[in-house]
Amino acid sequence: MTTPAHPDCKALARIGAAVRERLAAEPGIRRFPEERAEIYAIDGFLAAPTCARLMTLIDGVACPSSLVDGTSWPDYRTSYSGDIDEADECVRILEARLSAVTGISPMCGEAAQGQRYLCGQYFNEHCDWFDTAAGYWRDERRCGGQRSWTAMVYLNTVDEGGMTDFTRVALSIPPCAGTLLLWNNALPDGSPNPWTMHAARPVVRGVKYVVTKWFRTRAWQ
Ligand SMILES: O=C(O)CCC(=O)C(=O)O
Ligand SMILES: [Fe+2]
Repeated sequence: MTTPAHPDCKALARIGAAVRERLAAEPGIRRFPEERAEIYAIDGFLAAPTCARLMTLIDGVACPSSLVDGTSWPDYRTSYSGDIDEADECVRILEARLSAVTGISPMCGEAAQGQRYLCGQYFNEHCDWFDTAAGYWRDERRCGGQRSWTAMVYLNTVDEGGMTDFTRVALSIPPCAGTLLLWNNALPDGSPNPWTMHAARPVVRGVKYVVTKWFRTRAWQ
């Protein structure tokens, strides 16, 4: 039996098509003018009090961020992050709204991860999909499989710096309080989309808070 080149790619193609169709009908959504990657934003997705509450939750759990492959490569991702309390009312509202917008079952979402960047902190260029040739894939495959869409909300506006740069397509997005950024990590055929490589640029002035939800192909457990 041969192993497929991209595990989960058929399911990811289906998910991509379903979410694409749903977003096309979403009022107030904008797609960035880039054919090679499906990247969208909704401004004012979260109101100021919800953002404030989420930032407080992040301050309560933030520890030095790790990398998905478990390596400690200390200069690669210098922010602080942590999973925020899923029982909190604001987190529940966030998760329900993300699933309503994308149509992806809340069961497929990983725990919402809060992230805080102080002045000078950043996250170097990376992709959000899993390397299915890496050792960690064995576990990730069992607990939901490949990541499909990423949803990230900026909780505050940064005085200077802290942009999310899609490095291969020269798209630079400044953090703006309450804005949801949403992108498909896969191409329409379900294989990883290299044009979604991205980085969080260093904060130059101020602090940056985001909350991220990565959706999996199947239920996350
Ligand atoms: O903070 C950002 O702008 C991007 C964060 C990110 O890419 C991640 O956490 O995977
Ligand atoms: Fe990322």
